[in-house]
Amino acid sequence: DEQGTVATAATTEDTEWITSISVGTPAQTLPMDFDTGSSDLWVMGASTSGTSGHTTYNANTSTSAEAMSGATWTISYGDGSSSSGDVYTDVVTIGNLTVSQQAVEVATTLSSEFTSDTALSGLVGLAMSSINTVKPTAQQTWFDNIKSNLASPLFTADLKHGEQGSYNFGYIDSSAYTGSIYYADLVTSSTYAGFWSFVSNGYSVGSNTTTTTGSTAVTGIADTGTTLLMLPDAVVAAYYAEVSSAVDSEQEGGYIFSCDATLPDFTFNVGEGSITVPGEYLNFEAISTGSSSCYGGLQSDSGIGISIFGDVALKAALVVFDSGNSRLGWAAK
Ligand SMILES: O[C@H]1CN[C@@H](c2nc(-c3ccc(C(F)(F)F)cc3)no2)C1
Repeated sequence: DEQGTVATAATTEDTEWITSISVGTPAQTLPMDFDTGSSDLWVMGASTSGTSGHTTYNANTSTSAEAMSGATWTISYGDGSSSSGDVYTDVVTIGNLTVSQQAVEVATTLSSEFTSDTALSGLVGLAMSSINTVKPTAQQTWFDNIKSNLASPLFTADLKHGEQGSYNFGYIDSSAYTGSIYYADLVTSSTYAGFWSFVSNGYSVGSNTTTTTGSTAVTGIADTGTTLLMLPDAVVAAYYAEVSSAVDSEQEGGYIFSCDATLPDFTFNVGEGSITVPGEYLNFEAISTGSSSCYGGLQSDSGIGISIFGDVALKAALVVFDSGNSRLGWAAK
């Protein structure tokens, strides 16, 4: 039974936690964005246009690379970015854990968001293999391939506010959290199948008593690749009702408020317990450099179709992605 830890470095504005992986023989080290909201492991190819300034993967110099003939992939993300290309299998090591024949999707087309983000070479998808985009045959995620070698078929994400976080595979680090881990079963209905999805049946703003959402319970996904916390309008309006300077700005595309506002904490229920996101995490950033108006870390999910517990919420907890028991665990830290 193996287990592994990989350190992940946070960008300055908590928008991405980049983690290096090794691909090929000899190893090619690539800085990657771990995304629990998608299921494709893809890398920028050495001969792909728009990759200047990026570290890229060259299948031709890897003695263990094998082309997967006829296989192609194409993916788009919540922010409208996209990539597509062809597929190889190669050795992929994350931490000290190696999958010998991992589907490595090589991008031959990249949208501008990716060509301009020179911090990363691709994504490691950690959602369910059922939503992998490779055709004609969907491929397994790295986690699904390594799972049987792990002491426990789970991984944890420990993202932090403005500092390095970590992903652990195969075990839960008992020193990484306080109190209990609260679990919620994965939601398997069609909209949510394929994601790390759960139901939260209540929330509270600041020290207010909990609003049990009852029939309007929030069903959302734990998505390390989404920066903000995206929840239903009613919840978001209730939160910003407690922030006197807050307005829902058409121009900025969401709630903004005075940067010197003291923001209330936001607490959401998980199973028998709850997680509190400190108010400080809910001030995302100034709407532009030097502005005294700041953009909220909590925004409406209208237009997305599902609620998303992104990094703003995830960094308030140790999150357990428990494949073996089809559940998601959240613990304070
Ligand atoms: O689709 C949902 C699945 N998880 C969310 C996600 N989004 C990205 C992403 C990363 C980097 C970039 C870029 F580098 F800026 F282009 C863009 C999007 N990674 O996970 C959204």
